[in-house]
Amino acid sequence: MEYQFNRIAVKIGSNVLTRKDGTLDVTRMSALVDQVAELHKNGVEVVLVSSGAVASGRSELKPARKLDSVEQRQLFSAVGQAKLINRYYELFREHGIAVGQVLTAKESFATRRHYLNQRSCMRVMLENGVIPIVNENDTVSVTELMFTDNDELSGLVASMLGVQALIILSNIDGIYNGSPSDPGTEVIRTVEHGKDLSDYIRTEKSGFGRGGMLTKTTIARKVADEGITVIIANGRRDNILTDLMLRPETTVCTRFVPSDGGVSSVKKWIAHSEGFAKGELRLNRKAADAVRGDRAVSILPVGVAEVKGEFEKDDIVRITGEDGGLIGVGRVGVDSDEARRMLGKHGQKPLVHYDYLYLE
Ligand SMILES: Nc1ncnc2c1ncn2[C@@H]1O[C@H](COP(=O)(O)OP(=O)(O)O)[C@@H](O)[C@H]1O
Ligand SMILES: N[C@@H](CCC(=O)OP(=O)(O)O)C(=O)O
Repeated sequence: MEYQFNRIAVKIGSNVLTRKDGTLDVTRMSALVDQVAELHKNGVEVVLVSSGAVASGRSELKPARKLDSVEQRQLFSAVGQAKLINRYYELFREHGIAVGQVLTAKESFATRRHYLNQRSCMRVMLENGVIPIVNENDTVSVTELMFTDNDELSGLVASMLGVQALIILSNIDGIYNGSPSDPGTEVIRTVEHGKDLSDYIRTEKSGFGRGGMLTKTTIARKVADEGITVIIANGRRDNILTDLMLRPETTVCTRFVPSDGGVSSVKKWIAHSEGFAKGELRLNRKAADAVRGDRAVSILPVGVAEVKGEFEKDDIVRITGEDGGLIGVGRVGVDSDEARRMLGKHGQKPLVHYDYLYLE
C-alpha cells in the first residue's frame, strides 16, 4: 500500500472519544486503534496524542461535595487517564502492538535539556516499535502553566519528532468558511501560507473540548511553517485515518500546506517556547523593521530600546516592537544585567543571534 507519509502524529480530541453523555466511546476508540494498527503494520511510525482523560473520569464518579475546577480536573483525570490508557493497551494488544504512556507537562519542555529529554523518551519508544500515547498530566498541571489544550501539545510533539504530518482529529470535518451549522458554509480544503482565517473562526468550542478551533488554527499554521503538513479532520468518520493516508484528494478535511524551508531543531524548540519567556527585548523602530525584513538579522544591542524583566543567559525572551506587539521569541546570549549595560551601544555582540531567533 502506498501511504503518503511514513511518520505521523495523530491528535485525538476529547470530543472524538466522548459520547454525548460524557462516557468513553469505546467503539470509536477501537475503530481508530484498528486504523493506527494497520498503518503501524505497514511501516508508518505513529505517535498518538490522546485527550479524553477528564471526560472519561467524569462519567465514573459522583463527587461527595462541590469541587472547584482544579479539583475536578485533578480527580477526573487521575481516574480517567487510568481508564483511557488501559483501554488503549488492551485494544492495541489485540493487534500485538505495544503502547506506552507519556504523561507530560508544559514545564517538561521549558529548557533545552528538558526538551531533549522528552524527545529521547519518545524516540526510543518509536525505535522499539512502541506507540507513544501522549497526554498532559492534568493531575499536577498548574492552571497558569498548562498547555492551552492538547492541540498545542500535539504541535510541540509533531515538531519535536520531525513527523511529516500532524493529523488533528476533532468532531468536525475541518475549518468551515463560516458558522459550521449555517447552510451554505463549507470546509476550507487547503490553507496556503499566510492565509488569514480569523473571520471564520468562532471562539465557541465543542462540548468536552478545551481550546476550540482558534488554537487548532494557530498551532496548525506554526507547525506548517516548520515544514510539516497539518490536517484537521473528523475523527468520528469511519476509516478517516486510512482515507487521509491513501485517498487524500477525495477525503474531506482542511489541509495546511507546509512551507518548504527547513527549520533547525533549536529554532523549532524556540518556536514553541513563548510560554516560557522570562523577559522581553523591546526593539526600536529601525531594528524592528530590519528584523521583519527579508534578510536574516540578529538582535543587536544598538537596536534595543528597553530590556524588561530578569533573565539568565540562554533563557527564552520575547522580542517586541515599539508598540509592544510580539515580533518573535529568541534565546538570549547574555543575562538581563549585562543586556541592560549593552543597551543602545554599537559594536557589541548580538543579544539574540539569528540562529536562535524565531519570528512570529
Ligand atoms: N470556522 C469553524 N469551523 C469549524 N469549527 C469551528 C469553527 N469555528 C469554531 N468551531 C468549533 O470548534 C470545535 C472544535 O474544537 P474543540 O472543541 O477544541 O474540539 P476538540 O476537543 O476535538 O479539540 C468545533 O466543534 C466547532 O464548534
Ligand atoms: N488532558 C485533557 C485534554 C483536554 C484537551 O485539551 O482536550 P482537547 O479539546 O481535545 O484538545 C484530557 O485528557 O482530558
